[in-house]
Amino acid sequence: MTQDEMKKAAAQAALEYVESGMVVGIGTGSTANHFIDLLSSMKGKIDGTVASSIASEERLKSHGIPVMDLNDAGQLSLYVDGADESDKHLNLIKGGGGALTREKIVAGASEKFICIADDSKLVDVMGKFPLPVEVIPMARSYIAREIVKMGGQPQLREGFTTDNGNIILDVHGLEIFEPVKMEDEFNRLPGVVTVGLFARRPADVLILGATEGVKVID
Ligand SMILES: O=C(CO)[C@H](O)[C@H](O)COP(=O)(O)O
Repeated sequence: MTQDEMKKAAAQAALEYVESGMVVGIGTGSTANHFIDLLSSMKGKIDGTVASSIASEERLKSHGIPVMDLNDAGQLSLYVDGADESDKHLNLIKGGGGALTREKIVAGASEKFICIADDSKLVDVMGKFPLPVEVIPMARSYIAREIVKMGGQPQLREGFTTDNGNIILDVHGLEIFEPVKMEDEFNRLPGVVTVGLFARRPADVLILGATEGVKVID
């Protein structure tokens, strides 16, 4: 099985959590794209979706799947999204696709967060994947200096602007032993919009595609 086939298998397994009449929060990235493609077979049964990025919104619409504004949707039953890394407690690093802020908002507004990934994303200690931080452009240098003081090596994601008009600093060299504490430390810095650590709102269920089949951790 290729990595992409494992992602698709995880996305297929997540479909089982979708029930009639639900409004479903939709993540961003290649695994979430598989989920969107598979969800099109159920588009008549769900009440709609809320997208976490412009790219996902466009893909949903291309399938004729209705997309709603989060402000009109109220609390969502379900959020389905990928991740860049997960530990065994389902704390996540997200934002490889740069959609971390809207992803964190939609995850926060959802009762259940199903994370879908291939099994290479499950790690003992997070941080090998550079931690994305969305930053207001005028705060770039200040935040970069603060990150160095915290022991990280920030790198500007060149040529990339988020859907919210901000920049991303990818932070290398971290070993994340206390994810909640680190999420709070980043959130305290004025100019940080969102850090891609999902520890205050981890996933509720992790579905991993693997060569030996699909594994579910909850
Ligand atoms: O956080 C994300 C986007 O901001 C994605 O969920 C994450 O980057 C995983 O992507 P993929 O499913 O392509 O491996």
